[in-house]
Amino acid sequence: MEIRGLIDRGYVHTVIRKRPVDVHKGDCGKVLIVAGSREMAGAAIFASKAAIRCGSGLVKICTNKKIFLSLQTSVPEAICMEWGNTKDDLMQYDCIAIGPGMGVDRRSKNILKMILKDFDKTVVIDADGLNTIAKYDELQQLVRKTEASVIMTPHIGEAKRLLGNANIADLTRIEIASFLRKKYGCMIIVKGANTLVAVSDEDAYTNTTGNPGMATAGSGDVLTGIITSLAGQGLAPEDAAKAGVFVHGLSGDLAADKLGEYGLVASDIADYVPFALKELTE
Ligand SMILES: NC(=O)C1=CN([C@@H]2O[C@H](COP(=O)(O)OP(=O)(O)OC[C@H]3O[C@@H](n4cnc5c(N)ncnc54)[C@H](O)[C@@H]3O)[C@@H](O)[C@H]2O)[C@@H](O)CC1
Ligand SMILES: Nc1ncnc2c1ncn2[C@@H]1O[C@H](COP(=O)(O)OP(=O)(O)O)[C@@H](O)[C@H]1O
Ligand SMILES: [Mg+2]
Repeated sequence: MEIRGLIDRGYVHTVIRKRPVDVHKGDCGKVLIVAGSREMAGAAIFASKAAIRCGSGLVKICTNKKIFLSLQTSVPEAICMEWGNTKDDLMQYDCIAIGPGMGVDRRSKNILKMILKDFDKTVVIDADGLNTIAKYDELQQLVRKTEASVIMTPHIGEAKRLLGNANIADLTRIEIASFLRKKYGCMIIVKGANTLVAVSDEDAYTNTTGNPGMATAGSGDVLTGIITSLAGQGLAPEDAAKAGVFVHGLSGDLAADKLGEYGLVASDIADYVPFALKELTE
C-alpha cells in the first residue's frame, strides 16, 4: 500500500457540488445511525447532528428508548427508533452507520449481523461497532463477505483490538491500514492527526485538514455522521470517506479559528459543518 496523494480542497470541490435548485429532501439521502446507550447519549447526538448538518434529507437514530428525550431535545430534526426495530426494511436507507456509544454486547452483535447480511449499500462502522467485530469471529467473516461497501473508522486503540490486540505501537499508519485491509478487505480510515484513508490494497490518501483542538471526546462520532451523510447523498463510498475526513477537519479548523483549540468541543465541530460546506460549494 502506498500514499497516492493528499486529500485537498481541489479534490473535494469535484465531489461536493452546489445543490440543484429543484432538489427535494428525497434526493438528499435517508440515513440510519445505530448509536448511543443510556450512558452514552452524546455519541448518538454528535453523529446525528453532524449528519443532519451535512445535508441529509432524513436522519433516523436507532437507539435505547431511555435516551429518546435527550436526543429529541438536542437534535429535533432526527427521528428516533427503538433497538429491535431495525428489521423494518433496511433497504429504505441510503447509508447506515453503526457503533458510536452503543456498547459491546449481544444486541450490538445481532444488529451488526443483520446489517451486514441484509444491506448492500455503504455501511460506516465506528467505535463499539468495531469493538464488537473485534470480539466475534463470525462478524469478522461477515465483514469480508457482505455485499455492502464497508468503511471502518478506527483510532489506534480500536485498530489494535481489530488486529487481535497485536502490538502495533511501532507500526506506521500505513502499515496498520495495510494489516486491517488484509484482515477485513474493506475501506479503512485510520484516525488521528493526518488521518489516513486506505481505499484499496494499493491506494491510500492523507487528509490535510484538522487540528489538535479535535482531540476531544465525541469528535470521531461527528466524523461518522459526516461520512454517513455524504454516502447517503450519493457519493461513492471512496469519495464519502475521503471528502468526509476533509469536511470534518475543515469544520474543526473553522471552529478553532473562532474558539481556539482548548475550548473546542465535539458539538462545535458539528455546528461548523455548514460553514465548511458553504466554503466548499461557493
Ligand atoms: N459523550 C459520549 O457519549 C461519547 C461516547 N464515546 C463512546 O465511548 C466509547 C469508548 O470510546 P473511546 O474511543 O473513548 O475509548 P477506547 O478505549 O476505544 O479508546 C481510547 C484509547 O485509544 C487510544 N487512542 C485513541 N486515539 C489514539 C491515537 N490517535 N493515537 C494513539 N492512541 C489512541 C488511547 O489509548 C485512548 O486512551 C465508544 O463507544 C465511543 O463511541 C466517545 O465517542 C466519546 C463521547
Ligand atoms: N491532533 C489532531 N489533529 C487532527 N485531528 C485530530 C487530532 N486528534 C484527534 N483528531 C480527530 O478527531 C477524531 C477523534 O476520533 P475518536 O478518537 O474516535 O474520538 P471519539 O471516540 O471521542 O469521538 C478523529 O477524526 C481524529 O482524526
Ligand atoms: Mg471514537
